Amino acid sequence: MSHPRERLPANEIDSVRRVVLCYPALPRHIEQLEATLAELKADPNCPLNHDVEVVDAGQERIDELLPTADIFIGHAKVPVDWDRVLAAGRLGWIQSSAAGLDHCLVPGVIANPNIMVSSASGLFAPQVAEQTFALLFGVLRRIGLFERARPKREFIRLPTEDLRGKTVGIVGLGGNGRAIAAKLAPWDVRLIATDYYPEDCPPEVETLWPAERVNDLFAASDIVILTLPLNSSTRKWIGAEQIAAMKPGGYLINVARGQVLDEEALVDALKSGHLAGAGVDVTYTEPLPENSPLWDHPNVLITPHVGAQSARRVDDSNELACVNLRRYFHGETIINRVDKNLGFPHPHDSHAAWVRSQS
Ligand SMILES: NC(=O)C1=CN([C@@H]2O[C@H](COP(=O)(O)OP(=O)(O)OC[C@H]3O[C@@H](n4cnc5c(N)ncnc54)[C@H](O)[C@@H]3O)[C@@H](O)[C@H]2O)C=CC1
Ligand SMILES: O=C(O)C(=O)COP(=O)(O)O
Repeated sequence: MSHPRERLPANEIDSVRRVVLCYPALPRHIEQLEATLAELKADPNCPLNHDVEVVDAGQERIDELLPTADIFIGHAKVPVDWDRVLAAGRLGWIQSSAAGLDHCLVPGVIANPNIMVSSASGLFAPQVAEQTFALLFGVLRRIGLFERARPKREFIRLPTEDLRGKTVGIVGLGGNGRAIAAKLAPWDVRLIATDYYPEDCPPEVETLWPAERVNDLFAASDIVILTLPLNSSTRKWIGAEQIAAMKPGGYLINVARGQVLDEEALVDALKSGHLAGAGVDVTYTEPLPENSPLWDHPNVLITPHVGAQSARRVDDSNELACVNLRRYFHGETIINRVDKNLGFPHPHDSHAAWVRSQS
């Protein structure tokens, strides 16, 4: 895929003085970033020949430090005054430590041709796949119901659902969707999927449709797993129409973003019994409000947006940042560079494609 700025102009390199990061970095992560920048400065083949400082803002100092950043690495979980950041005129690159870019792809960032954005797409696919399995098996085998009976010491026996033989539809066959499909395949399921780029169908997936065939996917699926990005076209994109198209007794798992789903439609379908259960790692509002009916449904499992969490999370994010810093200063295409209007990378630029190219 061609990008408007494949090579970084020399004057732009001259102006890069400060990297600001905001994930829970340990001293060794800062040292790794500093060592990468020092190595680039010492490399005669790299046009960087001055010091670049690394400043850890945590979440607490984002507001103060982001306007001073030339490069921002992280996932801002506090509201950012983007007008102030843009007015400062320094920021040239956001390396998100999240796959989802809803935290930074505000209209001003999208419209600004001087700001490049790259994501952590696919970087957390192994753990997101495991989280999906936890939710999926949890709702099929009624773990929530049995857990609710525990305080009363109740011994409930009832038939639970099998995964085998089911048709599983995956909405969004990117890094996470593909990892989930690969791990689901041996469980004797039929896999179908939709994607914005439906060209490259992996062998374990029977059919990969373009994104607009989402209703066909719901109609053909016993279980639907949401792994698509949140952007202006996908906000509340999945709702009553799609859920109604499912066979009665279906299941929905959301490990993407709560706001891709019309949560009221989900609640209605659970209340009416049209859906037999749901597993959500993400909700429309986070934390999920105390009065949400989702809390009380006997076959809804809720986890608090922990899909990406794993012991390796920060190491992996930092490693990607270092690889991309090398590519940035050498003028090479950045891994997971996104089309800002879409909010996700082209498959050719994806982390998964880079991993494949390394093996
Ligand atoms: N629960 C959690 O903790 C996590 C949630 N996420 C969410 O999951 C999303 C996907 O993550 P990755 O797979 O790593 O990103 P990715 O960028 O590798 O994959 C997204 C895929 O969705 C496709 N897509 C875009 N619009 C679509 C549409 N309307 N219908 C169907 N497919 C569409 C894209 O072509 C791409 O293949 C992220 O955007 C993020 O919001 C990601 C990581 C952790
Ligand atoms: O990578 C993503 O999109 C995630 O949702 C991960 O979120 P987190 O940075 O763990 O809050």
